[in-house]
Amino acid sequence: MGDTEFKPKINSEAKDPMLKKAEIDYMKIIEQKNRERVQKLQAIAKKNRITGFAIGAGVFTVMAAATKAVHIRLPPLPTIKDVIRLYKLRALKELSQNFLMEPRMIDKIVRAAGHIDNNVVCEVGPGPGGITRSIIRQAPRKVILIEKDPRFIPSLELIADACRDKVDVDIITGDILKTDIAHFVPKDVKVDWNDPPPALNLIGNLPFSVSTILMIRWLEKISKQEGPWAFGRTRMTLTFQKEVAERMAARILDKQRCRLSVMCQNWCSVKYKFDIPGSAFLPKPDVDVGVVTLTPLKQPIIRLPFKLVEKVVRHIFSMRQKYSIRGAQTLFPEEVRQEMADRMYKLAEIDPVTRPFQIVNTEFARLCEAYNEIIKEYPEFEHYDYRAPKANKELVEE
Ligand SMILES: C[S@@+](CC[C@H](N)C(=O)[O-])C[C@H]1O[C@@H](n2cnc3c(N)ncnc32)[C@H](O)[C@@H]1O
Repeated sequence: MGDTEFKPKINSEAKDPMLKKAEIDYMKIIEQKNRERVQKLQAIAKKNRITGFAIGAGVFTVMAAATKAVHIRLPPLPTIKDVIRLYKLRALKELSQNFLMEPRMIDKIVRAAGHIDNNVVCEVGPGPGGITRSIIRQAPRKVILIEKDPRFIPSLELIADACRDKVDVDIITGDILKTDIAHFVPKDVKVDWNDPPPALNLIGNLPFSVSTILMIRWLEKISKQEGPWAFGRTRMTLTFQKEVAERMAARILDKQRCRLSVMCQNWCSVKYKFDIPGSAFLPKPDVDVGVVTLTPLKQPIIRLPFKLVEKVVRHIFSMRQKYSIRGAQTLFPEEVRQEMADRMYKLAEIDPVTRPFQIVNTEFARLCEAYNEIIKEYPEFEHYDYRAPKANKELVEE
C-alpha cells in the first residue's frame, strides 16, 4: 500500500479547534516524513552505487547479510500523543492506564523480546498502540491484540490498516483474564516442549491492576502446558511495578526474595532486563516500572502440581523473618503441627532454623516432596488450611 493511499480515521465532524490544529499538524508531519524518506532513499541508493563500484563483489555478501534483518516500514502515522489527543483518550485509573510515550523505551521493550520477525506476537493491553507499532516494524507473522477498553479500537485499527497486506492483525476487545489466547494462534506454531521456544511471544506493558494475578495464572498454565504453552515454551516480555519485577527475579538472600520469586523461578528462567522511569509514561505512575522476560524451563525445579507447590511455599513464607519451620508448621492441624513439620524437615534434610529467604528452589523441591509424602500417608491433612484459603490473593498482595 502506497503512502498516498493511506487515510487515517480522523473525526472530521469534531468542532474542537484543537482537533483542527491537530489535523493540520498531522498533515504537515506526513509531508515532512515523506520528504525525509525520499531523501534517505536517495542517499542510500547513491551510497550503494558508490560502495558497489569501489569495493566490488566481495562486499555483496556482507550487504546481503545486513539486509537480512527484516523490518516493516509503516506509512507515517500520527504520533501516539496525537492519537491520544485526536481520539480524546483520557487515561482511566481503574484500568491502570499509563501510556508509554518514549519511542526509545518502547523499542527497547520490543527488542528485549528477541527476534520476533515471522513470529506470532500477542500483545496484552496495547492501549493507543505505541508498542504495537514497534512490534509490527519487526515484521511479525501475526499480531494478536487483547485490549479491554474499546475506546482504543479505532487507533488500533489505524495501525492494522497501515500494515494490511504485510501483517495479519487480530484486535480482540476483551479481558485478558478471560481470553483464550490459544484460540487465535495458528496451529502450525506448535513445537515440542523440549524444543527451543516456539515462534510465539507474549508482550505487554501490563496494567498494574492485573499484572501479578495474570502472572500467577500463567504460571499455572505453564505448569500444565496449557493455553499459549500448549504450543511449547512460549516466551514472555512483560512490565511490572519495579518492586514486583524485582521480587520475581530475586535470588536467595535478596531482600525481595518471596513466594513470587520461588514460584516464577520454579517454572521459568526469569530475567530482569531494565527499568523504565515513571516519567516515560503519561500520566506518570507513582512507581517506576521493571521489564522482565520469562522463558519456561524444560523441567520445573519442583516437579509437583502447581497447587501443592503454591501451598507449601506460601506457608513457609508466611513468617518471612522467622525460622522457616514455623511457617511449615501451619500446614498441619495444631495437635500434630510440631511433629509433622519436624518430620517434613527431616525427610527433606533441611535445617529447621533456616529462614525462608535462605532456601533455594532445589531445597523447596525437597520440602514439597516431603510434604507430598506426608499427605499421601495422612490424606486428611491435604485440605487443611489454618486460615481461609487466600492463596492467589495473598500472593498478589505480597
Ligand atoms: C499500562 S497501559 C499500557 C498501554 C500501552 N500498551 C502502552 O504501553 O502505552 C495498560 C493497558 O491495558 C489495558 N487493560 C487494562 N486491564 C485489562 C485487561 N484486564 N485485559 C486487557 N487489557 C487491559 C488498559 O486499557 C491499557 O490500555
